[in-house]
Amino acid sequence: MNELAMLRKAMLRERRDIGISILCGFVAGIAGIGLFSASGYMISQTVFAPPLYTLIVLTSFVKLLGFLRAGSRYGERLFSHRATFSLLSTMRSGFFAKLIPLMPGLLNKKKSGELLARIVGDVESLQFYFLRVAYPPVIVVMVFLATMLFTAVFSLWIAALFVLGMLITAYGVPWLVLLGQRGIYGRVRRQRAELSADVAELLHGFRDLKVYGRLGEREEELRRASARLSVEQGKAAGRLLAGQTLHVFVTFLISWCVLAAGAWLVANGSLAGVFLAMLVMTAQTGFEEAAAMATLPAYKLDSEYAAKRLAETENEADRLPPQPAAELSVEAAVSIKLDEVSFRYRDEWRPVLKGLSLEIPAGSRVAIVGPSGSGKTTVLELLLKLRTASDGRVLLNGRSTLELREDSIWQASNVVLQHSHFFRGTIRENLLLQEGATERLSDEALMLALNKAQLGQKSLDEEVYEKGENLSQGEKQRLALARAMLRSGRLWLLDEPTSSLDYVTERQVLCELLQHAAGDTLILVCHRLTGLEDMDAIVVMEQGQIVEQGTYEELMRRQGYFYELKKIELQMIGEAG
Ligand SMILES: Nc1ncnc2c1ncn2[C@@H]1O[C@H](COP(=O)(O)OP(=O)(O)OP(=O)(O)O)[C@@H](O)[C@H]1O
Repeated sequence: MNELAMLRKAMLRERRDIGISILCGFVAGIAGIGLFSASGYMISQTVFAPPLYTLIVLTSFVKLLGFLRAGSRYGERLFSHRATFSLLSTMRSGFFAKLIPLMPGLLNKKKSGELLARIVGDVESLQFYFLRVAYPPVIVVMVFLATMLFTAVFSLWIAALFVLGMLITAYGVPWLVLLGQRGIYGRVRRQRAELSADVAELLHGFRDLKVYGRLGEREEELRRASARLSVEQGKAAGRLLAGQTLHVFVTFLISWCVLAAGAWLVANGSLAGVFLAMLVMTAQTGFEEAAAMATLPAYKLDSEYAAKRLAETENEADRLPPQPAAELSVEAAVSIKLDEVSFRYRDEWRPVLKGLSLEIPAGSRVAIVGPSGSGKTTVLELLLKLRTASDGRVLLNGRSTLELREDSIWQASNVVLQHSHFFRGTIRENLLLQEGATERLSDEALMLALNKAQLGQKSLDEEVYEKGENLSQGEKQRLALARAMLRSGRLWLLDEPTSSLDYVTERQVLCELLQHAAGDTLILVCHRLTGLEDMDAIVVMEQGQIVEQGTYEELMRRQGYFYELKKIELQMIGEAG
């Protein structure tokens, strides 16, 4: 199965540990069988009152086998688990590395909780591929061949019984388990993903659900999803148990057959009676070694299913084209040109941007305004190469973004998106998010940025909760602006960075920001029209198109769309006043 190729490749890398664990497993298996067989032989020998030294040798041999079995079993567990954990870590980091560049496309389609369940649950399931699928048959075959050769020395009939027993335990029992198992693991996995998605959604939307009185209903849904999962998990565990029970039954049946056949062979003189107990013990312990075969198909199905879903997750994401070599310079301000750009979201019929053309010279400050949903954020996403235009060209410093490495664009940009993320930690840690910032930025520099963002009252050691829960919306926006001001890019892309601030603070922050970004190219997406007199140009968008552009004075003089918007805003401020 192709999906398991990554796992097999990782297993090759762990071949040393895998080799040692197979060797230890074989020695432990043989030592176990030897231990019980020698005990059986010793008990039979005592009937004939052998010389004391024979008993001493036999007891010492049994003890030695006991030590050997314990030691090699320890070695087997140690090396096989070490290999498994290395495999798991290789798989997890390999999967993450593949997933991270595909994340924006993927999060559009998957609920984050479901994605988390896949990443944790499915990758974890793959650890069983080595421990319970790939590894046991090797040990079982090796131990079985050795045991069969050993018994063949005493009786071909008994060796034939061993072959029959092995065929039943290696094929018959697993096949029966598999019959009942089909579908159960898929359902367990699906229901676990559903439950995780519901839990994540409940946690994210806890407050809204509470306020809208829907919390109880959601909790009830969660309880039902959890109960459904428990039922399926119970069924899966029951099947595994049934398989193991069946295996034990077959083991006893074969041992009884060996006893019966051995007794008959002893009666007709083809086998010395002293070996009978030994052969029965060999059968008993030999088949115990094959117990892992009963659960193998279930784990195999599970691993294959997990690998398939992981591969699907990767395939479902938008594939990114290979990265070009050209880089956007961080040294100089950036010029921007949108040339007849159209954009449509995947699976949407309606274009969000329609033949948009816009030129922004290096070092100028431009505001993009317009009603909600007119495509302002989409323009910023195209400039950041987070999305690719369906038609037309997006040029930075005269080069198409398609020819530029995306990480060089991000490096050269100081970005504040509508919803910035804050990590649990301190204000300092959240400011020092960028690479190499800890070495480059002193506490004084951080405080200066906080002051410019009108957050001077905050201390750098102040705690920030997960997602900035203990910060107001306005504080979050100012912290995001301070974080952007600590970067050294020459292109500023700001998406409504001050929408939650009061007019006075907004004015102060924007004033500081424009001073800080003097000489850089700056694009400010905003709804409020105050303070736009300082901008070099204002672009007015509506329904994915530019309906007006010019300086503040030009647009006011023209008395067009912007003028009407401004009039409405002034009226509203007046009324509010
Ligand atoms: N991931 C998406 N998939 C499909 N459609 C989307 C997606 N994101 C945005 N849209 C649609 O694209 C259009 C433009 O969205 P965009 O966020 O660019 O508007 P905007 O002008 O920035 O709005 P606002 O001022 O409310 O932030 C909207 O109609 C929106 O519904």
